[in-house]
Amino acid sequence: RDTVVANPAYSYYDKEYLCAVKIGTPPQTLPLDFDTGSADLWVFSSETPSSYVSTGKAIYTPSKSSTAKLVTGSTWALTYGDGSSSSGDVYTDNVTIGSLKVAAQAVEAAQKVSSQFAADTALSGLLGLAFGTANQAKPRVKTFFDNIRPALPLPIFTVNLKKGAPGSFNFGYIDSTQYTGAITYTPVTPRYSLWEFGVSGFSIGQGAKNSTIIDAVADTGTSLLLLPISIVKAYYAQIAGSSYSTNYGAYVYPCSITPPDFNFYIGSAKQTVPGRYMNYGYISNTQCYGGIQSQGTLMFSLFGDIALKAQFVVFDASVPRIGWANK
Ligand SMILES: CNCc1nccn1C
Repeated sequence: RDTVVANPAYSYYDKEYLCAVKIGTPPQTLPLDFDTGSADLWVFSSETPSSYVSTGKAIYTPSKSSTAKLVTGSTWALTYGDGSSSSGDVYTDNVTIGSLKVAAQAVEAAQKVSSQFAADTALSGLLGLAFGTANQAKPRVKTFFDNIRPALPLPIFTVNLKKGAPGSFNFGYIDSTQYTGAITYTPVTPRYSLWEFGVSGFSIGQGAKNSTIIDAVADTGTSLLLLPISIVKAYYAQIAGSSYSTNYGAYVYPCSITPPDFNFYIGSAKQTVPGRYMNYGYISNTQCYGGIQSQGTLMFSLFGDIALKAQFVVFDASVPRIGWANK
């Protein structure tokens, strides 16, 4: 069991959360975006064209690791929901998170990255925590969690992200000091190999509960809370002066206003995302980018960091199930 600090990158608005991961011998430390919405551990590397590697970015150089082994013939290619992408070849090497070490973990080295990743000066790659069946390497490889799971006291990890401050990913145990009240569990349906669960309803601010089922995915690698357009419109209808900006393709609101809380229900348990968490950044002196946006044509809602940072979440592979607690 162990814990690892999750540092918010672009901390004003918590675009992503990065954790230090040690790869190779001697260890090369890279800040990776722990992503429950994907299942590949991929890194900027000595094989990534330097024009795509921002100054000072930590990369993985397999030739400097005495335990690195190329997996001959294996390749990988990823395209994420926002259109970003990366691809490359595969090594195995020692990977350590905190005190948890996997020898011969598959490390997917990037030979190509899209502009979004090249422009991200904070991260050196991703560590996927979705189910292994979502891995995109050919032949498929196991996630870090798949590999470490047998060594853990419990087949779980917990996520305690925070607004503008370091939080933590814990592996194998529940730290009861990280939440208040009860943890309410609900089953996960891994039909897309994702942490997909049902929300039994929602309410806005002090409003009444609307018992409409929301089909949701818990995704630490997505910054926002993406919901059905009908719910998004009902939410911004509560904020005077808010509007849909065609310029940004997003709902914006007057920064002078604190938006209403967004509450979602797990069974009958009310989980709250405080309105003060909804500011995803200033787009002018007066207008702010809303943390709640439309899921568009996605077949499920995405409970990204805007929602996750308000909660303590247990990702339990034993059933599988997911547990939520306020904090
Ligand atoms: C798939 N979950 C995270 C994500 N969405 C867009 C990009 N990334 C890394």
